Amino acid sequence: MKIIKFGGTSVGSAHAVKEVRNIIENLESEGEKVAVVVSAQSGITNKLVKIGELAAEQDETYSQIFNEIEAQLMGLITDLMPINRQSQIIAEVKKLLNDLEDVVHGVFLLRELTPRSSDFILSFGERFSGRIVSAYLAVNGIDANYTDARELILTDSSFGEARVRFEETEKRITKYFDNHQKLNIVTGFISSNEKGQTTTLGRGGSDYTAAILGAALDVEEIQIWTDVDGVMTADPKKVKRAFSLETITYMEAMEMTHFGAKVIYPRTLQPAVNKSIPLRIKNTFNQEFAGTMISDLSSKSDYTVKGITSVEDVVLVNFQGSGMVGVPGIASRLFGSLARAEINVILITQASSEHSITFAVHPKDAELCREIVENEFEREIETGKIDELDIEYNLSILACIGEKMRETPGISGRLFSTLGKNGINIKATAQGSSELNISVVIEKPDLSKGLNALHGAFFKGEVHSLNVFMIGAGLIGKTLWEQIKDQHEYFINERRLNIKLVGVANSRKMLFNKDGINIDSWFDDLMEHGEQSDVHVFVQKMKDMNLPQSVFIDNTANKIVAAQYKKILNSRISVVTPNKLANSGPYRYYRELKNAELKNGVKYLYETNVSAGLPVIKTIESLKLSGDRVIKVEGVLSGTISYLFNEFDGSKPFSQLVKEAMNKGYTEPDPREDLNGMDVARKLLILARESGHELEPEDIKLESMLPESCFNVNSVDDFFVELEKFDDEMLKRKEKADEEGKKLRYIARLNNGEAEIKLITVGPGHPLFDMSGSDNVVSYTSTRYKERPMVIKGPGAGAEVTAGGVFGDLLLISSYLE
Ligand SMILES: NC(=O)c1ccc[n+]([C@@H]2O[C@H](COP(=O)([O-])OP(=O)(O)OC[C@H]3O[C@@H](n4cnc5c(N)ncnc54)[C@H](O)[C@@H]3O)[C@@H](O)[C@H]2O)c1
Ligand SMILES: N[C@@H](CCO)C(=O)O
Ligand code: NA
Repeated sequence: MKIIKFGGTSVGSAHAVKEVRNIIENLESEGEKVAVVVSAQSGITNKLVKIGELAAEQDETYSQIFNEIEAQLMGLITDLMPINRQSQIIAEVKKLLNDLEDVVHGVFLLRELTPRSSDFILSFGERFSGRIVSAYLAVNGIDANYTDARELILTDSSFGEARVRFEETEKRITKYFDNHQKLNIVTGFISSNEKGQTTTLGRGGSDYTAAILGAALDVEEIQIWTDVDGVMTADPKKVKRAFSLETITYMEAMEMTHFGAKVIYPRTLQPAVNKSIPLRIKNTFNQEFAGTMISDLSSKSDYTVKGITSVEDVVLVNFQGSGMVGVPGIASRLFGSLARAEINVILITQASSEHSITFAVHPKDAELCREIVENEFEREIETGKIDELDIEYNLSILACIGEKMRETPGISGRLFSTLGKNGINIKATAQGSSELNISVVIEKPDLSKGLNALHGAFFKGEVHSLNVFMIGAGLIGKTLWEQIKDQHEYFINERRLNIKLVGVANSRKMLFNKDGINIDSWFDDLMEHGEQSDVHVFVQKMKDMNLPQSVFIDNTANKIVAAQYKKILNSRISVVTPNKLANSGPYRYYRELKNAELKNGVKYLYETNVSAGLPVIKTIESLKLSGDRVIKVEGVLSGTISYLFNEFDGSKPFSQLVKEAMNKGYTEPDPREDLNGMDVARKLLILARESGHELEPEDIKLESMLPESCFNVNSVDDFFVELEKFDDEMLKRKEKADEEGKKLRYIARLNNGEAEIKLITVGPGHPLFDMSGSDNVVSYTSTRYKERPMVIKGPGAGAEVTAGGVFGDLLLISSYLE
């Protein structure tokens, strides 16, 4: 036999009641014997509560609510039953309504609502429901027997939340079911005391009824039919990726419900737990869903952490003082006084130094708590042995729940590192010795971020998101998203990673969407729907959105954007950038960014600052880490200038090649930055700093390839006018080099901390002689690579190789955050 219990929404509409019938019919057709427990129609119990309260205040508006109940029930009956079959059930319900009206009228006259009359008033909800469901089943060929649970469940007289007298109750139930072999439709929630007066079972009472019946009849399963897909890994309103669990143990279910998952009430499980009867949570409105099975078995293949739950509002109370160390009885006095004041303590921790006890309570109890404790320890506070209470507000609790955590090492490590990498500060932690629950107290604004980050960390099979913010939507920005788009499906399927664009800006517009901007149409969406762009607003918005696994990409060549990195890193958001300006300004800012990276546990990656995607920065990093030291750096660091000399054969003027380089996407947004040597100077400065030299921009000795006149102009167009005047001179230089069998190279060199950039000629056999396209060459001489340097060579500019490098940095961050 199975007990099937239907909640308020499952009997709340004609559509729902029809589903109930299908469910019963399906089970019976499979040969199952069932008994049904019903709750009151959704909304009815609240209205009954209201009626009682109003009547007790002699407020006549109670009759309006009475009429609403009548209308709701009559509406349900007419929707449900054929006209010619309605009269009997309408008569039954009207009779109940009359009885209800009599009691309420009594309350009105007496101006008093006793717990006993309150229970009696509430009992009508389940009685209406049981009558209507039985009548509907009867007209649809299911011969059902309406059972008033007051005949079965016997309690004491604690009205409102009566205690069950189990022995007598069980006898009653077994006897009743022996004598009533038909399908029994039992009213949930209600019971009676030894005088036959109506009592109720408290919150979650109908589940309790089901569990009591199940235990007495020793059924094989109890099904709780509700309107959600069972027990989920987290609250789906807070964690989009939450999903339904197939199985969960009783202990886990109790712990989860304790922390706010409202599918079931822990107390109600007890009779089922005692007899090891499995419970299954099913969805009336999604019958395909197999349900969450709650039992004492946890399957081998199951998750270690079953759920991530939270308590949204708590305050943390810190009770401390030098006078408590080694003094017994302090904790007992503290918690004793709180218990007497009925203050519920949600979490407690005490460090082994015994210098302080920290505990969490509900914010509504904070002030009372202060009063009680300061009163209890008045003497100790006066003499300075105990400090005044320190209460911290606006906090939340995050908890990971799972029985298997006990046997699995590293769970708390992952919990703490996940929160740490997402910049979430932990105020207090508590782990029950059962190791069923690890709880941490964090600041409330971080709650959603923390829930999502932990969910991603513990449910690995689930797709997790990398939330990308990007300023700069030009050549590199667009190419990057073309590349991400091409790999998107692969990442989702193979790496369970969803790279989302959650904020984007160019110099005109900016657009945000925490669920992700469409990656096919993001640029058009930005231009069509974006608001006016503002770098400072953008940075603040990123901070306010406070998303887990966030990365900021700067694809501009802009100084103001570069100046924001420190603030961004301090907001615990990682930064990826091809923009060189932050690392090539004052040394102090470069250092500050490195410090901010370390301090905040985030990443600051800029491989594409030098030689686009070529691994020149990574290489210095790994040489240093392994104990090597870079002594000398030499190379060609400008893709643009490299292209100019590689392509310059005299057939086209030099200035025309500069335009070609621009069109090929090799130059800076302003090509003068390449030709005046500044771009190379910045790169050399960055390589010098990475190798350990504290150089400033003015320490770079820069020999320009072109005369000053080219740069004393106001626009790129004027620059080209001046540049053309220099075409002949460039040709002459080239021909002279040709005569000597040599090639022109604009080289950058760092030697013994001295940095210089100049135009030279090199002959065959020189490492910089053989080059083509936008090639860069970087050679490192180090204590280990002393005889022959390590050389890195390849395309050092261009949209694909640069965007690819940015993408690579982004993925490094993603695996770091995992
Ligand atoms: N092209 C390459 O081969 C290469 C190689 C390595 C590094 N880089 C670097 O990549 C970066 C981007 O280069 P690009 O070729 O894509 O440039 P681009 O001119 O095509 O794009 C720049 C983008 O930045 C935006 N922008 C500029 N100032 C802004 C501001 N204040 N606020 C918001 N948006 C702003 C522009 O609107 C544009 O969308 C530069 O820093 C460049 O040095 C480029
Ligand atoms: N404009 C740069 C792009 C790479 O930073 C170059 O030509 O090398
Ligand atoms: Na690089």
